[in-house]
Amino acid sequence: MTQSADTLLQVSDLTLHYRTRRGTARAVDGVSFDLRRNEALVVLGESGSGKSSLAKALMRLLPRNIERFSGQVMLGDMDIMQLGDEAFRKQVQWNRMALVMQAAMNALNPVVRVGEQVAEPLRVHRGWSKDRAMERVAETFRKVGVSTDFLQRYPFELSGGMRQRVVLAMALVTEPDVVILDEPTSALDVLTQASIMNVLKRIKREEGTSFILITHDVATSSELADRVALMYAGQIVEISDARDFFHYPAHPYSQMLMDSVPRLHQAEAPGYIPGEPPDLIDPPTGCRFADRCPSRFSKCSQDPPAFSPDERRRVRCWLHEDEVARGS
Ligand SMILES: Nc1ncnc2c1ncn2[C@@H]1O[C@H](COP(=O)(O)OP(=O)(O)OP(=O)(O)O)[C@@H](O)[C@H]1O
Repeated sequence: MTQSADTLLQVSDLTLHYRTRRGTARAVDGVSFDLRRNEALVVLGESGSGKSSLAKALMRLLPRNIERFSGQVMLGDMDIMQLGDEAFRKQVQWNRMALVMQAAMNALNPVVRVGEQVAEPLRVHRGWSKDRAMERVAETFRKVGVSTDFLQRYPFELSGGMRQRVVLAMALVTEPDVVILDEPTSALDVLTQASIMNVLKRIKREEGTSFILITHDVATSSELADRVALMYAGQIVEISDARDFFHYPAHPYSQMLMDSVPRLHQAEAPGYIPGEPPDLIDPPTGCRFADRCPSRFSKCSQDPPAFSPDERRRVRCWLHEDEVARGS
């Protein structure tokens, strides 16, 4: 993939394998993508496909049982994989890249006022005075739609939706280039989900922030996505412009996933994908989706590279090899 002027993040062959009692779990296995300025990239995938591990690898929030952690991650012109831990913490984590972890709103400290908690990255990582930090926090609260009256409240005094806005404020308060959101709305009711998605859309529009939104929910993803990367068994199997992905998915797995989404006014029952995703410990050689794929043929026993049928797509499927050869 070539780097264009508006590329903010370029990830190449990122790999994160865990050591487990049963063997090596290949949670992130050679993942490559780029993220442009002011873009929302949705990383879609079913449970266990490696989405959270990808977020943790990007943020270097790693557990102890790492077997392999490798690849290249260019943030602007800096390869952040080459930074030592201390330099990474100072220069990248929370400053240039921030993460809203899964279920973060339930992990707020119950005995510290929310304003103080949101100020923490500024106080700890930047050494800002309390007054200066609180001024920025108030400004960030306004951006995410939380009244500044709430600065002095404790988490238990806020609704779920407000707590989620607070954790969003915590990620945004340092004005990072990239915000990674891991299932930011899955614990919320649909109306609250919609209001959080509206906040994200506005911040993207007004602040120019780039987002990586991780979700298993196709409906949520279609709200914000400029592009979609679909993960399956630790790999990205398709990455496409959102409109193409939702209307003309290219990978057989993407097609089956889109067919499985229930639609209003649809006469026939939604499709389903038979079988189970493979075990990430010792996954099958060749295409990892082959066992469940109605279009599989002899070549699928070999690992497919990512083909680019056009400049807006990359598809890890042998069916697209000929399109590339024909230049279509
Ligand atoms: N610390 C760990 N040690 C060993 N295996 C792990 C560890 N963390 C995750 N895994 C395994 O890695 C695989 C990918 O997990 P991950 O949480 O990244 O997937 P996910 O797509 O985010 O799923 P979910 O949506 O359920 O969180 C799973 O098989 C999981 O069991």
